[in-house]
Amino acid sequence: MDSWTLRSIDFVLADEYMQVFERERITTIDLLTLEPTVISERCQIKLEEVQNLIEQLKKALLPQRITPDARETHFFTTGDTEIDKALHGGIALDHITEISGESGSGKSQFCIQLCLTVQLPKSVGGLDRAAVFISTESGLETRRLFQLAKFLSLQYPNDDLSYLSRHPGDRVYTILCPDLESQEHIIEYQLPILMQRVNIGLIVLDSVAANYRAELRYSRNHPNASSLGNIATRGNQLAKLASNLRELAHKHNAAVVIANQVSDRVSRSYDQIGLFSLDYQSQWFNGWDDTDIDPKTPSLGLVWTNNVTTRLALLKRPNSATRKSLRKLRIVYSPIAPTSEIDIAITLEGLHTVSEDT
Ligand SMILES: Nc1ncnc2c1ncn2[C@@H]1O[C@H](COP(=O)(O)OP(=O)(O)OP(=O)(O)O)[C@@H](O)[C@H]1O
Repeated sequence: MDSWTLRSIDFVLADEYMQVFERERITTIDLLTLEPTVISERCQIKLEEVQNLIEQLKKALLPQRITPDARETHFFTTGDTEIDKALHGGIALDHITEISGESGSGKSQFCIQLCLTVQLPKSVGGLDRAAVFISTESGLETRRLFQLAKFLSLQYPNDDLSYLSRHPGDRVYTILCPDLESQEHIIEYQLPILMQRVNIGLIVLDSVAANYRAELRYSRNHPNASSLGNIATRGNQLAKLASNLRELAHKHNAAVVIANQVSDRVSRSYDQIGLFSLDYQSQWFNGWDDTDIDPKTPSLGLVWTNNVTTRLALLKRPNSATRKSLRKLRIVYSPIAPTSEIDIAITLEGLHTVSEDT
């Protein structure tokens, strides 16, 4: 019996079985692939016991599947009832929620607002927990944090939220990651320690694409080797980043909200690219389709898309030259909320819904 495999999955095998399996050279793979009757005969162990053991081993080896279930998911408010309703309750805990949108669409504004709403008391939909704001470009806009806190506390006149308007930053931990190396180190080693010590309900990463874009550039000298190698390296790094964040979110029942930049989407005729091409199919998970006037595509591609639980898109409204604050918030995909679109605005008071005819 290869005890190394068992140790690595934390499976304790009784000594009497271990000795027999070692003597008969039965490995973990044998247990999983041979007929139980063969093992029973060879080791002189009752068939029932062998079957029982195989079942336990399979259970220990199979990855635990975490399927989001709306009934078991907990949320905290975004600060706007209509947005909460569209999201089936607000920002989901134990999920990775991505907010994609072009520059100036309001991703950071949304993230700052969530750093405050997570601190609200449970009676008004908050979690009464802290937030960590990891930025890869400019740091957290503290002036805006104070401004939004003031308006947020006025929204709940029956609750005494004066502490929030006076000290909104006390429970927001800010970390700046200017390059990929520091980002990986912080998320893998420092963030888990912080989360053990402080009751963090929200991890914000603003924005995810910046460091990957800067780090893995296309090389003119070796275009093919470099670009293929880069794609593979980036895929691995993104999967690792998402896995680390997912693990933290699950362990601490916290929400992860990630801002993602977008690039222009080149529209091509579907007669040429075909209905089964990624270009065509990606309309359903990117957030922009060809009916949009200025279609975009979120950065970091399919590997990243597969790691995001809920994708939201913030769209600047093309006809809003007079009202620059107007946006559309699109729920692109989510396991718990249907696809939808709501009219919102970003004003001095923050991000909130507006009526359609505004
Ligand atoms: N104090 C404020 N009052 C009203 N609107 C504001 C205020 N501060 C920011 N905004 C709005 O938010 C927009 C900027 O949003 P934000 O910085 O979140 O964009 P972003 O999507 O994060 O962009 P980038 O990708 O460049 O970081 C501004 O264009 C403005 O419309």
